[in-house]
Amino acid sequence: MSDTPHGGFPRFTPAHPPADFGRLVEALRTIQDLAVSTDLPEEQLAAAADQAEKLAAAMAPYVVPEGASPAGRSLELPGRGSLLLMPWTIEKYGPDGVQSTGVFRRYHLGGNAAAHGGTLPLLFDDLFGLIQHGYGRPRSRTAFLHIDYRAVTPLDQQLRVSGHVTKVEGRKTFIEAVLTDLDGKVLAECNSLMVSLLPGQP
Ligand SMILES: CCCCCCCCCCCCCCCC(=O)SCCNC(=O)CCNC(=O)[C@H](O)C(C)(C)COP(=O)(O)OP(=O)(O)OC[C@H]1O[C@@H](n2cnc3c(N)ncnc32)[C@H](O)[C@@H]1OP(=O)(O)O
Repeated sequence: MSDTPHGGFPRFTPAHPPADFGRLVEALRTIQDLAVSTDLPEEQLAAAADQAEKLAAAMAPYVVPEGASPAGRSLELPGRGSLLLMPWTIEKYGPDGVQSTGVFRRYHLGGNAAAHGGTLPLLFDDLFGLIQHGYGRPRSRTAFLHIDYRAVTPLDQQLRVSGHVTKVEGRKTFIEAVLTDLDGKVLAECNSLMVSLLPGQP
């Protein structure tokens, strides 16, 4: 299923699911927020667990292989419709770089109203995948990702991340990005090396 001579990466094509898919993903994101922010009374707990188990059982027969679910391929949806990804929206995409905006939600809480430090690498790593793709590089994997946490990243506040390729050397693509609030205050900076895959490399 390789689409280039560069590695054994699967071919992903954009998905355009019905609007109910976006509703489902957003409802599940809200449930994730609530699952980490509520303290349900015992009866509510049992009812919620019953409903969650019923929903899982209803969805389970429809599992498909990687690349066949709309999750991760729905470019019109926040986080491309993937629950794993940060629910952010792409503002700019191209060879000059990628920029997106969004919020860290209650689900992403680390401590004392700040985003968990582990959620920032997720944001940056996915952005870097898009950046190298937008630059026209072959399929590549992250070799390293270095983050400088400059200020606490707030929840529930619109933020912006932007980055671009700084250098290409053979198989190596060097990328930089910065996360700011909408006033331009720097929250984190990140630089990364992505290495393009050799034929058959996973
Ligand atoms: C339809 C809608 C779609 C939406 C549109 C989305 C598009 C989206 C596109 C998908 C984009 C995918 C994005 C995937 C993002 C990950 O997959 S992140 C996953 C986490 N990363 C990994 O799992 C990688 C694991 N590591 C590896 O697989 C291997 O180590 C690597 C990175 C492939 C490199 O291994 P290798 O091929 O043996 O290469 P190696 O000879 O060691 O190194 C090559 C060069 O890089 C240098 N290098 C390698 N590692 C390092 C390091 N850590 N530090 C410094 N230098 C290094 C070497 O020194 C060498 O330099 P030179 O001697 O050439 O100057």
